[in-house]
Amino acid sequence: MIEVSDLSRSYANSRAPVISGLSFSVRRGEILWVAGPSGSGKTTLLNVLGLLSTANSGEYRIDGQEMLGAPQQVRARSRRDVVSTVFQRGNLFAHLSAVDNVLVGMHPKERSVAEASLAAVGMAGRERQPAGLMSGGEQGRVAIARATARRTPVLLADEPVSGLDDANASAVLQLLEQAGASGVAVVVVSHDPRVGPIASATLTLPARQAA
Ligand SMILES: Nc1ncnc2c1ncn2[C@@H]1O[C@H](COP(=O)(O)OP(=O)(O)OP(=O)(O)O)[C@@H](O)[C@H]1O
Repeated sequence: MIEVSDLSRSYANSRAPVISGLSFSVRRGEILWVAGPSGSGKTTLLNVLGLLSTANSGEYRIDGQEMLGAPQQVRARSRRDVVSTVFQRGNLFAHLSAVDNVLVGMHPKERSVAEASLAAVGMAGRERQPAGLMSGGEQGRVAIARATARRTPVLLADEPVSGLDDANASAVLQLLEQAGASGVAVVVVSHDPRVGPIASATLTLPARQAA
């Protein structure tokens, strides 16, 4: 589903690339754990995979289609239909209800889809509660419901268990595992070793050399 070949990304203010010569692939049903120390480029890679930024060189194909040089409208369509991201710390709107958070970026008519997605993460009955009044683990579940509601074939997660206790982390990891089992290609970026047991493969980014 995802094929990355010789990918490099540098920022304008630094000569040394943040990620350099990366190659890997993730099939449907697989969970790739991207590990590495702080500053090694995990979020940078996730932003490229999520089509939020691009790379300087290399190839990135989703389902056979090259993305790096693709026209803006192709990237925008894939961002909407193909790739979903669970952002670090959930990125929920605190004042919006759980269901309205899930509906961000969806058609309001899809409310029943959003509710089903919340039920699937164990949040049935909590749809109307503002996200800001939920625990970290509950917010993590709503974030996963939001990312999985559109049923995209690629799911990316940025530090989904950071700051969660073991019980909540294991609930969130189980949901990611279920997404994988349903045939989604999952990439989890995390420095947290608790991700290890659900991963089908691990990519460890090297510590960055001083620029
Ligand atoms: N927009 C940017 N402009 C310039 N440099 C950036 C930008 N974003 C990240 N960097 C630099 O790229 C390097 C990698 O950052 P990145 O956030 O990808 O690492 P990370 O592995 O996700 O780190 P952490 O685990 O601490 O979140 C860092 O040195 C950072 O300062």
